[in-house]
Amino acid sequence: MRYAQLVMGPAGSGKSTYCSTMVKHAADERKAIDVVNLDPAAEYFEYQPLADIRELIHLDDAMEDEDLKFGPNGGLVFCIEYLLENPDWLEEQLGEADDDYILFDCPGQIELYTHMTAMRQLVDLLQKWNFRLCGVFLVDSQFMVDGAKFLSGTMAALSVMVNLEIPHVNILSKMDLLSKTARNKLDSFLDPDPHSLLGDMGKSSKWHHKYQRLTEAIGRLIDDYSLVRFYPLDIRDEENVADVLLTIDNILQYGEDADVKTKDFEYEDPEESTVEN
Ligand SMILES: Nc1nc2c(ncn2[C@@H]2O[C@H](COP(=O)(O)OP(=O)(O)OP(=O)(O)O)[C@@H](O)[C@H]2O)c(=O)[nH]1
Ligand SMILES: [Mg+2]
Repeated sequence: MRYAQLVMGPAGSGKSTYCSTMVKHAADERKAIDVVNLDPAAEYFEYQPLADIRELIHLDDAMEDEDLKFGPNGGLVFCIEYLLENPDWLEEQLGEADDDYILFDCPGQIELYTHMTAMRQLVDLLQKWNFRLCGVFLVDSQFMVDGAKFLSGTMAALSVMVNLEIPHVNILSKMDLLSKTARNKLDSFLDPDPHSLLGDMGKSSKWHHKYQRLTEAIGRLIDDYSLVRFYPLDIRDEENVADVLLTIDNILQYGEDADVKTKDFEYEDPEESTVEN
């Protein structure tokens, strides 16, 4: 068995930063987590990827091609489809070591997860290769501090969950950027009563007038069935980072029946391993 998080979320929601944060945190505990970059347009990230889709195909390849002539969005979808048509490349890059733990840093194009089949196909492939998966959906907490936005973010998360059908965790990223007032308001949506967001939907808004009962019904549905839950994440807070990782590890049952990987670190530092020997 191998373990993986599919790290998803809208553009700029903090996916790549999340990946490097988790890698660093795990390394501090002498655990090995690797990242695979699946964003063909990525320009910058802090981690050293185990594999990088840009070595197979770059967004520019799709956009500059005389026949394809894609724009950035269509080009990105093309790249992901190209990856899926060449699964041997990814399979080889991933190797076949047991108990590996890999984060897939996905592109920030939300329709890839909400209604297109590409991510679903990737899920099937990874499962075939013996990966146990958890979807991790990041939403920038700054876009969740009013009722309407919270509802909209929640529906996006729900849509991903329904489309991928894998265990799933939603994360509110960039909590360090929220003011105290904004943070309190967000807390009131999260716990214990998501209904408070309905009170925040702006009684005077047009939407509220027309669709008040719909909004209430959606709010109740989400609440009654505990459909969508968000975990706030402040990456400066080690304990918070540890909690989020532990939550996901539990979902993956990582550490229970896995031989937690530490040996890569011993190879990395020959001096230390001679000391140990
Ligand atoms: N303050 C703060 N900034 C963050 C955090 N996470 C990400 N950022 C910043 O937000 C911007 C986008 O972060 P990325 O990690 O590149 O986001 P992404 O989701 O990978 O973006 P795309 O790959 O372009 O979709 C960068 O400027 C980051 O430095 C965070 O937790 N706190
Ligand atoms: Mg990124």
